[in-house]
Amino acid sequence: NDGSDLLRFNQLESRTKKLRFSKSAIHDWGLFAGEPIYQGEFVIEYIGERFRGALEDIREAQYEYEGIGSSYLFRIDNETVLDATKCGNVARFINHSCDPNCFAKTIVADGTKRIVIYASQDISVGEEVTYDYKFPAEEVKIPCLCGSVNCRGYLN
Ligand SMILES: Nc1ncnc2c1ncn2[C@@H]1O[C@H](CN(CC[C@H](N)C(=O)O)CC2CN(Cc3cccs3)C2)[C@@H](O)[C@H]1O
Repeated sequence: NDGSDLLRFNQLESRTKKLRFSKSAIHDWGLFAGEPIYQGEFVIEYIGERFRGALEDIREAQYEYEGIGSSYLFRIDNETVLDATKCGNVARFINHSCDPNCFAKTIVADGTKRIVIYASQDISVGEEVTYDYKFPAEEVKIPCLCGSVNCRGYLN
């Protein structure tokens, strides 16, 4: 029931790892481990304002117009998008890698879908936290700078 979900969720919240954001070798700012993180551990929740996916293009265009640059939008599913531009946490600084050390998962906590980031391998202090954005293929390509041996070349 919601009660136990909420309790479990709050425990999740309190278990967010020590993370630092700093300049990244991949792109601009990135998120780095401030303490050892072990495979399977909860790292952080991707916090953002929830809005209907249908409005994503409008919001994206609005941010372009306001010169905010590419967005901190995280699409949960085809009807919900999280927007971390104005209210979010440091999860919005996590960069993409084709050889990531974390993965994003949709969970339901207190009745709402949320995005949580888990470690897919041990991560040492100072290592950049990354996950595969799994962006859908698009016409306009974004070159990937992850530098992994198996880099796919593009984010989308
Ligand atoms: N492996 C990669 N290769 C190339 N580019 C990457 C990679 N992985 C993340 N990217 C870029 O990063 C954005 C995802 N960003 C993650 C954090 C970012 N590093 C930041 O400093 O804010 C959030 C968006 C919000 N935007 C604000 C901007 C800051 C500077 C220019 S635009 C960036 C993505 O949409 C990409 O444009």
